Amino acid sequence: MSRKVTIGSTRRRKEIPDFFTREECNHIITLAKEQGLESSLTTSTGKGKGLTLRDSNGDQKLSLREMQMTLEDGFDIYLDDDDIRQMYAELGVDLNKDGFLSRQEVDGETIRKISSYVMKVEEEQPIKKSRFSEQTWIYPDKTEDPLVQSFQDRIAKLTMLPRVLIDKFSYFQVVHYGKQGHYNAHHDSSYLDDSSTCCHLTESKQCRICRYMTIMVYLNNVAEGGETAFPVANNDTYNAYVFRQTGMMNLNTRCQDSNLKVQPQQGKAVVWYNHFINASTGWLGDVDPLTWHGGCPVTKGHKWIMNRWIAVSESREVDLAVP
Ligand SMILES: O=C(O)CCC(=O)C(=O)O
Ligand SMILES: [Fe+2]
Repeated sequence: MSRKVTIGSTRRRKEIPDFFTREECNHIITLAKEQGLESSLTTSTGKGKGLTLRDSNGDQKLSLREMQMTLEDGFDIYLDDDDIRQMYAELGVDLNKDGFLSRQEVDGETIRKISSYVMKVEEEQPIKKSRFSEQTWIYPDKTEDPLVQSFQDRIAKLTMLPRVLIDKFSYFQVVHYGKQGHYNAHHDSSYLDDSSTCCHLTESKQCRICRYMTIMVYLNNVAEGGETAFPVANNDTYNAYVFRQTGMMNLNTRCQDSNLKVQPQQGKAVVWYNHFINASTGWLGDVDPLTWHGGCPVTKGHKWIMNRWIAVSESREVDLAVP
Protein backbone atom coordinates (compact mmCIF):
# COMPACT_ATOMS: atom_id res chain seq x y z
CA MET A 1 0.00 0.00 0.00
CA SER A 2 1.45 3.38 -0.90
CA ARG A 3 1.60 6.08 1.72
CA LYS A 4 -0.16 9.28 0.71
CA VAL A 5 2.34 12.12 0.82
CA THR A 6 1.04 15.46 2.02
CA ILE A 7 2.80 18.71 2.71
CA GLY A 8 1.97 18.72 6.41
CA SER A 9 -0.74 20.63 8.16
CA THR A 10 0.58 22.94 10.80
CA ARG A 11 0.43 26.67 11.34
CA ARG A 12 3.37 26.65 13.65
CA ARG A 13 6.36 28.87 13.43
CA LYS A 14 9.64 27.66 14.82
CA GLU A 15 12.97 29.13 15.79
CA ILE A 16 15.95 26.81 15.53
CA PRO A 17 19.09 28.14 17.19
CA ASP A 18 22.36 26.98 15.65
CA PHE A 19 20.85 25.70 12.43
CA PHE A 20 24.13 26.89 10.91
CA THR A 21 27.50 27.23 12.60
CA ARG A 22 29.33 30.53 12.70
CA GLU A 23 31.76 29.27 10.05
CA GLU A 24 28.91 28.25 7.78
CA CYS A 25 27.26 31.65 8.14
CA ASN A 26 30.50 33.45 7.38
CA HIS A 27 31.11 31.20 4.41
CA ILE A 28 27.74 32.10 2.87
CA ILE A 29 28.35 35.81 3.44
CA THR A 30 31.72 35.46 1.69
CA LEU A 31 30.15 33.63 -1.24
CA ALA A 32 27.52 36.34 -1.56
CA LYS A 33 30.11 39.11 -1.46
CA GLU A 34 32.26 37.37 -4.06
CA GLN A 35 29.27 37.05 -6.30
CA GLY A 36 28.21 40.68 -5.76
CA LEU A 37 24.89 42.00 -4.49
CA GLU A 38 22.32 44.24 -6.10
CA SER A 39 19.43 46.33 -4.79
CA SER A 40 16.49 44.23 -3.71
CA LEU A 41 13.25 44.59 -5.60
CA THR A 42 9.77 43.53 -4.63
CA THR A 43 7.18 42.07 -6.96
CA SER A 44 5.50 45.46 -7.25
CA THR A 45 8.59 47.66 -7.56
CA GLY A 46 8.39 49.92 -10.57
CA LYS A 47 4.66 49.52 -11.04
CA GLY A 48 3.37 53.03 -10.51
CA LYS A 49 2.24 53.23 -14.11
CA GLY A 50 -1.34 54.10 -13.25
CA LEU A 51 -2.39 55.00 -9.75
CA THR A 52 -5.58 53.45 -8.44
CA LEU A 53 -7.04 55.80 -5.86
CA ARG A 54 -7.69 53.98 -2.59
CA ASP A 55 -10.80 55.79 -1.44
CA SER A 56 -11.49 52.88 0.86
CA ASN A 57 -14.47 54.37 2.72
CA GLY A 58 -15.98 55.70 -0.52
CA ASP A 59 -16.45 59.28 0.71
CA GLN A 60 -15.15 60.71 -2.59
CA LYS A 61 -12.07 62.23 -1.01
CA LEU A 62 -8.68 60.90 -0.05
CA SER A 63 -7.46 61.15 3.53
CA LEU A 64 -3.73 61.15 4.26
CA ARG A 65 -3.89 57.41 4.98
CA GLU A 66 -5.81 56.76 1.76
CA MET A 67 -3.19 58.67 -0.24
CA GLN A 68 -0.49 56.64 1.53
CA MET A 69 -2.24 53.39 0.55
CA THR A 70 -2.58 54.65 -3.02
CA LEU A 71 1.19 55.17 -3.18
CA GLU A 72 2.04 51.96 -1.30
CA ASP A 73 0.09 49.97 -3.88
CA GLY A 74 1.25 51.97 -6.87
CA PHE A 75 4.91 52.50 -6.05
CA ASP A 76 5.70 50.29 -3.07
CA ILE A 77 6.73 53.44 -1.27
CA TYR A 78 5.74 54.18 2.32
CA LEU A 79 5.26 57.85 3.18
CA ASP A 80 4.17 59.16 6.55
CA ASP A 81 1.66 61.96 7.21
CA ASP A 82 4.35 64.66 7.17
CA ASP A 83 5.75 63.37 3.88
CA ILE A 84 2.32 63.57 2.28
CA ARG A 85 1.70 67.06 3.64
CA GLN A 86 5.09 68.17 2.30
CA MET A 87 4.29 66.68 -1.09
CA TYR A 88 0.95 68.52 -1.21
CA ALA A 89 2.68 71.78 -0.23
CA GLU A 90 5.34 71.36 -2.93
CA LEU A 91 2.81 70.42 -5.57
CA GLY A 92 0.40 73.19 -4.57
CA VAL A 93 -2.52 70.89 -3.82
CA ASP A 94 -4.71 70.69 -0.69
CA LEU A 95 -4.50 74.45 -0.38
CA ASN A 96 -6.71 74.54 2.74
CA LYS A 97 -4.28 72.05 4.34
CA ASP A 98 -7.01 69.88 5.85
CA GLY A 99 -5.22 66.71 4.72
CA PHE A 100 -7.96 65.71 2.29
CA LEU A 101 -8.00 65.77 -1.50
CA SER A 102 -11.39 65.56 -3.15
CA ARG A 103 -11.71 63.20 -6.09
CA GLN A 104 -12.12 66.20 -8.39
CA GLU A 105 -8.82 67.61 -7.14
CA VAL A 106 -7.05 64.37 -8.01
CA ASP A 107 -7.40 64.79 -11.75
CA GLY A 108 -5.06 63.44 -14.42
CA GLU A 109 -2.70 66.39 -14.09
CA THR A 110 -2.40 66.01 -10.30
CA ILE A 111 -1.79 62.28 -10.64
CA ARG A 112 1.01 62.96 -13.11
CA LYS A 113 2.57 65.47 -10.71
CA ILE A 114 2.26 63.10 -7.77
CA SER A 115 3.77 60.25 -9.79
CA SER A 116 6.85 62.19 -10.82
CA TYR A 117 7.26 63.57 -7.28
CA VAL A 118 7.14 60.05 -5.83
CA MET A 119 9.62 58.70 -8.38
CA LYS A 120 12.03 61.42 -7.27
CA VAL A 121 11.51 60.49 -3.60
CA GLU A 122 12.22 56.85 -4.49
CA GLU A 123 15.56 57.86 -6.00
CA GLU A 124 16.56 60.36 -3.36
CA GLN A 125 15.24 58.56 -0.28
CA PRO A 126 15.43 54.81 -0.87
CA ILE A 127 14.73 54.38 2.84
CA LYS A 128 11.09 55.11 2.04
CA LYS A 129 10.84 52.03 -0.16
CA SER A 130 9.13 48.98 1.26
CA ARG A 131 12.36 47.03 0.95
CA PHE A 132 15.72 48.67 1.51
CA SER A 133 18.45 46.06 1.14
CA GLU A 134 20.69 44.32 -1.37
CA GLN A 135 20.71 40.69 -2.35
CA THR A 136 22.03 37.90 -4.48
CA TRP A 137 20.88 34.39 -5.43
CA ILE A 138 22.94 31.26 -4.92
CA TYR A 139 22.21 28.22 -7.08
CA PRO A 140 23.34 24.91 -5.56
CA ASP A 141 23.19 23.21 -8.95
CA LYS A 142 25.66 25.74 -10.35
CA THR A 143 28.29 25.51 -7.65
CA GLU A 144 30.65 22.83 -6.46
CA ASP A 145 30.74 24.34 -3.02
CA PRO A 146 30.29 21.38 -0.64
CA LEU A 147 28.58 23.47 2.03
CA VAL A 148 25.98 24.75 -0.39
CA GLN A 149 25.50 21.18 -1.63
CA SER A 150 24.84 19.97 1.88
CA PHE A 151 21.98 22.42 2.38
CA GLN A 152 19.63 20.33 0.33
CA ASP A 153 20.01 17.43 2.76
CA ARG A 154 19.55 19.72 5.71
CA ILE A 155 16.44 21.35 4.28
CA ALA A 156 14.95 17.94 3.49
CA LYS A 157 15.62 16.76 7.04
CA LEU A 158 14.24 19.92 8.59
CA THR A 159 11.03 20.05 6.58
CA MET A 160 10.52 16.28 6.33
CA LEU A 161 9.27 16.85 2.81
CA PRO A 162 9.99 14.51 -0.11
CA ARG A 163 13.45 15.00 -1.58
CA VAL A 164 12.08 15.34 -5.09
CA LEU A 165 10.13 18.42 -3.98
CA ILE A 166 13.14 19.93 -2.23
CA ASP A 167 15.32 19.37 -5.28
CA LYS A 168 12.97 21.08 -7.71
CA PHE A 169 13.67 24.49 -6.24
CA SER A 170 17.07 24.62 -4.64
CA TYR A 171 18.25 28.17 -4.91
CA PHE A 172 18.34 30.62 -2.06
CA GLN A 173 18.66 34.32 -1.55
CA VAL A 174 21.28 36.09 0.56
CA VAL A 175 20.21 39.53 1.74
CA HIS A 176 22.28 42.31 3.26
CA TYR A 177 20.78 45.25 5.14
CA GLY A 178 22.93 48.27 5.93
CA LYS A 179 22.02 51.08 8.29
CA GLN A 180 18.26 51.68 8.26
CA GLY A 181 17.83 48.65 6.01
CA HIS A 182 14.39 47.12 6.45
CA TYR A 183 11.61 45.22 4.73
CA ASN A 184 8.03 46.25 5.38
CA ALA A 185 5.44 43.62 6.21
CA HIS A 186 4.51 41.29 3.38
CA HIS A 187 3.52 37.72 2.67
CA ASP A 188 6.16 35.53 1.07
CA SER A 189 3.59 33.85 -1.14
CA SER A 190 0.60 34.83 -3.27
CA TYR A 191 -3.06 34.38 -2.52
CA LEU A 192 -4.73 31.65 -4.55
CA ASP A 193 -6.17 32.88 -7.76
CA ASP A 194 -7.89 30.73 -10.35
CA SER A 195 -6.68 32.83 -13.25
CA SER A 196 -3.00 32.04 -12.74
CA THR A 197 -0.78 29.11 -11.87
CA CYS A 198 2.34 28.81 -9.72
CA CYS A 199 5.36 30.44 -11.42
CA HIS A 200 8.35 28.29 -10.86
CA LEU A 201 6.96 25.14 -12.44
CA THR A 202 5.41 26.69 -15.52
CA GLU A 203 6.38 29.15 -18.16
CA SER A 204 3.06 30.91 -17.85
CA LYS A 205 3.31 34.68 -17.97
CA GLN A 206 0.25 35.07 -15.78
CA CYS A 207 1.70 33.35 -12.76
CA ARG A 208 2.06 33.77 -9.04
CA ILE A 209 4.64 32.86 -6.45
CA CYS A 210 3.77 29.77 -4.40
CA ARG A 211 6.07 29.39 -1.44
CA TYR A 212 4.67 26.86 0.94
CA MET A 213 7.33 27.34 3.61
CA THR A 214 9.98 29.90 4.46
CA ILE A 215 13.28 29.00 6.04
CA MET A 216 15.15 32.14 6.98
CA VAL A 217 18.56 32.04 8.62
CA TYR A 218 20.36 34.92 10.35
CA LEU A 219 23.92 34.93 9.12
CA ASN A 220 25.28 37.42 11.65
CA ASN A 221 24.55 39.09 14.97
CA VAL A 222 23.09 42.52 14.43
CA ALA A 223 24.46 45.29 16.66
CA GLU A 224 21.02 46.86 17.08
CA GLY A 225 17.60 46.45 15.45
CA GLY A 226 16.91 44.19 12.50
CA GLU A 227 14.40 41.97 14.28
CA THR A 228 12.01 39.97 12.14
CA ALA A 229 8.55 41.28 13.00
CA PHE A 230 5.25 39.42 12.68
CA PRO A 231 2.77 42.25 13.26
CA VAL A 232 -0.36 40.07 13.51
CA ALA A 233 1.12 36.84 14.87
CA ASN A 234 -1.50 34.96 16.91
CA ASN A 235 -4.07 37.68 16.31
CA ASP A 236 -7.43 35.94 16.65
CA THR A 237 -9.40 38.97 15.54
CA TYR A 238 -7.31 39.79 12.45
CA ASN A 239 -9.18 41.71 9.80
CA ALA A 240 -7.37 42.53 6.56
CA TYR A 241 -9.16 45.84 6.06
CA VAL A 242 -8.52 47.08 9.59
CA PHE A 243 -4.89 45.96 9.48
CA ARG A 244 -4.34 47.87 6.27
CA GLN A 245 -5.92 51.02 7.67
CA THR A 246 -3.62 51.01 10.70
CA GLY A 247 -0.50 51.37 8.56
CA MET A 248 1.25 48.75 10.68
CA MET A 249 2.76 47.21 7.57
CA ASN A 250 5.21 50.07 7.66
CA LEU A 251 7.80 48.32 9.79
CA ASN A 252 10.28 51.02 8.98
CA THR A 253 8.38 53.21 11.43
CA ARG A 254 5.98 50.87 13.26
CA CYS A 255 8.03 47.85 14.24
CA GLN A 256 7.37 48.33 17.93
CA ASP A 257 3.64 47.75 17.33
CA SER A 258 4.20 44.19 16.09
CA ASN A 259 2.83 41.24 18.07
CA LEU A 260 6.05 39.27 17.72
CA LYS A 261 9.64 40.28 17.10
CA VAL A 262 12.27 37.62 16.58
CA GLN A 263 15.78 38.66 17.56
CA PRO A 264 18.48 38.03 14.99
CA GLN A 265 21.11 35.62 16.20
CA GLN A 266 23.87 34.20 14.05
CA GLY A 267 22.99 30.72 12.79
CA LYS A 268 19.38 30.78 14.00
CA ALA A 269 16.71 29.65 11.54
CA VAL A 270 13.13 30.86 11.63
CA VAL A 271 10.77 28.53 9.85
CA TRP A 272 7.11 29.04 9.08
CA TYR A 273 4.29 27.84 6.84
CA ASN A 274 2.96 30.51 4.52
CA HIS A 275 -0.03 28.43 3.43
CA PHE A 276 -2.78 26.34 4.88
CA ILE A 277 -3.47 22.92 3.49
CA ASN A 278 -6.44 22.49 1.19
CA ALA A 279 -8.61 19.98 3.06
CA SER A 280 -9.79 18.14 -0.03
CA THR A 281 -6.54 17.98 -2.00
CA GLY A 282 -4.15 17.68 0.97
CA TRP A 283 -1.94 20.09 -0.97
CA LEU A 284 -1.52 23.84 -1.27
CA GLY A 285 -4.33 25.79 0.39
CA ASP A 286 -4.69 29.53 0.80
CA VAL A 287 -2.17 31.88 2.35
CA ASP A 288 -2.26 32.09 6.13
CA PRO A 289 -2.85 35.84 6.47
CA LEU A 290 -1.26 35.92 9.93
CA THR A 291 2.12 35.26 8.32
CA TRP A 292 2.53 38.99 7.58
CA HIS A 293 6.18 39.64 8.46
CA GLY A 294 9.21 41.71 7.58
CA GLY A 295 12.52 43.08 8.79
CA CYS A 296 12.70 45.95 11.30
CA PRO A 297 15.20 48.71 10.56
CA VAL A 298 18.82 47.98 11.36
CA THR A 299 19.73 50.84 13.67
CA LYS A 300 23.35 49.89 14.25
CA GLY A 301 25.64 47.63 12.23
CA HIS A 302 24.62 45.30 9.43
CA LYS A 303 22.27 42.38 8.98
CA TRP A 304 22.76 39.35 6.77
CA ILE A 305 20.11 36.70 6.21
CA MET A 306 19.51 33.80 3.92
CA ASN A 307 16.05 32.95 2.56
CA ARG A 308 15.18 29.51 1.33
CA TRP A 309 11.63 28.97 0.19
CA ILE A 310 9.90 25.65 -0.35
CA ALA A 311 8.14 26.22 -3.63
CA VAL A 312 5.24 24.05 -4.65
CA SER A 313 2.48 24.12 -7.23
CA GLU A 314 -1.24 23.44 -6.95
CA SER A 315 -0.69 19.83 -7.88
CA ARG A 316 0.82 17.04 -5.81
CA GLU A 317 1.28 14.96 -8.96
CA VAL A 318 3.31 17.69 -10.66
CA ASP A 319 5.39 18.41 -7.58
CA LEU A 320 6.21 14.81 -6.83
CA ALA A 321 6.85 13.76 -10.42
CA VAL A 322 10.44 12.66 -10.89
CA PRO A 323 11.97 14.83 -13.61
O1 LIG B 1 14.89 40.51 7.18
C1 LIG B 1 14.01 39.87 7.75
O2 LIG B 1 14.04 39.67 8.97
C2 LIG B 1 12.84 39.35 6.96
C3 LIG B 1 13.16 39.16 5.51
C4 LIG B 1 12.02 38.70 4.68
O3 LIG B 1 10.93 38.60 5.13
C5 LIG B 1 12.22 38.35 3.25
O4 LIG B 1 13.32 38.55 2.74
O5 LIG B 1 11.27 37.87 2.61
FE1 LIG C 1 9.60 37.59 3.75
